[in-house]
Amino acid sequence: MQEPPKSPDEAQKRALETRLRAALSGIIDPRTGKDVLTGGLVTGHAVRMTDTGAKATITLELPGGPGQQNDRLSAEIEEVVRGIDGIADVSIVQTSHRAAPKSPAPKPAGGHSNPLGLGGKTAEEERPIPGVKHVIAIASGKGGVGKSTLAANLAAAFAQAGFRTGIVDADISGPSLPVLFGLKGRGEFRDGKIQPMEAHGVKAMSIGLLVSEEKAVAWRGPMVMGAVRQLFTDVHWGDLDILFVDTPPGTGDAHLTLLQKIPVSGAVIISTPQEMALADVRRGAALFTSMDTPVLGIVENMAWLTLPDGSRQKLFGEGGVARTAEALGLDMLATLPLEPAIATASDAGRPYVLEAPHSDSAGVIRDIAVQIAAKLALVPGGGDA
Ligand SMILES: Nc1ncnc2c1ncn2[C@@H]1O[C@H](COP(=O)(O)OP(=O)(O)OP(=O)(O)O)[C@@H](O)[C@H]1O
Repeated sequence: MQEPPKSPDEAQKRALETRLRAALSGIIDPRTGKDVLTGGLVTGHAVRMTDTGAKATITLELPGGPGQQNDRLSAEIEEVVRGIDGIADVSIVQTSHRAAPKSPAPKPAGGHSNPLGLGGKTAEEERPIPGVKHVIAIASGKGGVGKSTLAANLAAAFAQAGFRTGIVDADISGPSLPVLFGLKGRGEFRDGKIQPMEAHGVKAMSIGLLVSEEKAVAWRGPMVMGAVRQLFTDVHWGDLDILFVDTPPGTGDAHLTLLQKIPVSGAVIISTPQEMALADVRRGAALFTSMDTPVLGIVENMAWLTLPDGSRQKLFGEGGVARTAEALGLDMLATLPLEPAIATASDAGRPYVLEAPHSDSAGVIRDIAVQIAAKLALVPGGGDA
């Protein structure tokens, strides 16, 4: 059962969320005859109370990407939400890259707020992660562009530099931290809390260590949101300077939960230079901006492959990430090459910054870490600059 609201703002927010859901469930996708909530086109929805009024953010996953029918539906959703009494502003964020769930979601065993079946408190009961100074989301619009690799390497670089560091793998549909960090076994539960594992001086927890992939893949909406929240609130993180979050690709429920329930200090977006990936960078940046989360910068990955003769082959085009960063007014933090040794180190459970600390790429990753620490005014050893 839901707890009583703690303030008039909270009560108004809940009332608006109920109105928002009701409005969305009245919008029918003519292709399926289902409403946009039941049909899964709306992958996330949230209401935030701001100084200028209530703001609704809706994430949509429209089949087949841009097209007349999708544009019409998106415009209709925006218009309907804009018309809700009490909503002052609306942001619509579209994505088209999330894989469809393989089977219908099972009924949650312990209620949506506790899909991991833990005894911990709910997020609303207290500050979500006491002791953690900064949560940094590593995000990408498109899958397979190196988000998890960057998150793991940045975490290792921060720990190596003397920061108390953690990493959460919140990619419900394809957790990769267990492999990247060489984590074995399952999460250990003590007093209703999960103990994080530790590797390379980093506290680590992955949804992949708590539930089977088949189970997690079948989850939708509220189950995903509950599980993501629990990775923060029900894990015994202790005192940390920085906690990296490897987010799922795209812009869906997991991102909205993260941004709504957890105090995220900033996001780093990673992309390859491909046009397709860049379109998703713009959507990702739009989502973070709409939720008032600063984007600390963009990292370009797999920019070139060094050939045996020393020349550089630009596999996915050139300059696109820098142009996108400039157009969005965001900092370009670094460019990394496609380097087979990075993949080999990852597969062996060793972040490349530790495996080949003197390589150019390790230097580039450490430099990204320095830039992030500077932006957060963090200094090693628990102090602030
Ligand atoms: N700079 C790089 N050079 C070589 N291989 C890389 C590089 N960056 C990432 N890879 C490899 O590319 C693959 C995808 O990387 P990764 O899993 O980090 O991407 P992702 O964006 O997190 O993907 P997902 O969407 O599945 O979460 C992995 O096999 C990884 O080892």
